[in-house]
Amino acid sequence: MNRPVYDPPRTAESIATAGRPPGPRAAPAHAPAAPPALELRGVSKSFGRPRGDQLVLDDISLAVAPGEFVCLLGASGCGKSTLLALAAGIDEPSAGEVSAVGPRPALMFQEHALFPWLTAGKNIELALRLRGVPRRERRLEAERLLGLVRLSGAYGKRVHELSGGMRQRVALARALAQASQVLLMDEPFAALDAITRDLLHEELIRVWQEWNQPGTDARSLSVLFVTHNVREAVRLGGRVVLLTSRPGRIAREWRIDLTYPRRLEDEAVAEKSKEITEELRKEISRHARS
Ligand SMILES: Nc1ncnc2c1ncn2[C@@H]1O[C@H](COP(=O)(O)OP(=O)(O)OP(=O)(O)O)[C@@H](O)[C@H]1O
Repeated sequence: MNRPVYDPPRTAESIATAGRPPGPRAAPAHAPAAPPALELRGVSKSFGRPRGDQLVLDDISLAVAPGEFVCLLGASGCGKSTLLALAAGIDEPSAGEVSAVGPRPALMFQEHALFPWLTAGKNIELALRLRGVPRRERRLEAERLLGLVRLSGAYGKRVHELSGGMRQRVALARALAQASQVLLMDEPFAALDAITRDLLHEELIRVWQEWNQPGTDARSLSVLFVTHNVREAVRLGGRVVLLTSRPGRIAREWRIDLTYPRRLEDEAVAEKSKEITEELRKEISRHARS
């Protein structure tokens, strides 16, 4: 099996082509590689009582470099959400270790999970409060984050007044309010219509690039994005990691050396997607035969 090893980008140039913006955090060629922002080492997870005999994830080793954008791809039920839950520290692995730099990773789901009785702004302020941001700074910071996701003016709007796409923007702003260095995203745009999803892909890449911008004080932001949509993975990721089905193991990974912004209909995106789809199909049919 093609076991992945941690292969961090080594130079500013290779970082740029690996799908992350170059910047002051890009290590010079002679410097040692930065430790991963998120790392899973030999992680396995079983469910089932009393013996835990349903092996869902088997010996996963995956490292996400600071500022890297990694997409995790696999058939339905292969353990993608389970892997995110372990990365988030919501659940414990049955074997192996998980580590992440900085505060606990932020999570964003398909469902926005905003509190409907609070306004957009107050939802974000709640995350700021939990982070210990003083009351007098919260409003300004919530408005700054709403501006970042292009929702200036939505501070006082309640959740039911927002469209699906706007809700996911607020959810993104709230995730960013946690100031985590790792953002875990579980099919965050799967419930949106194609045009809104396309727009939010653009916005997410813009926000991630701005966050990792050279010259800003902010710490790097790494993203681990779960999807079963190959094109979405190729459009967004600097690296795409494919999981096998039952149990989930890392089957293969690809570096996506395409510059941003990318479009779903780009020929290069289509080509890479075709190659990855073939591998995904093989995985699905292998699983169907077993
Ligand atoms: N808490 C749990 N208890 C028992 N089984 C679980 C639990 N969580 C997940 N599973 C099982 O683990 C397997 C993987 O589920 P998971 O949701 O991680 O897959 P997935 O790849 O994210 O699927 P999808 O793409 O459909 O969302 C499934 O068989 C599921 O039933």
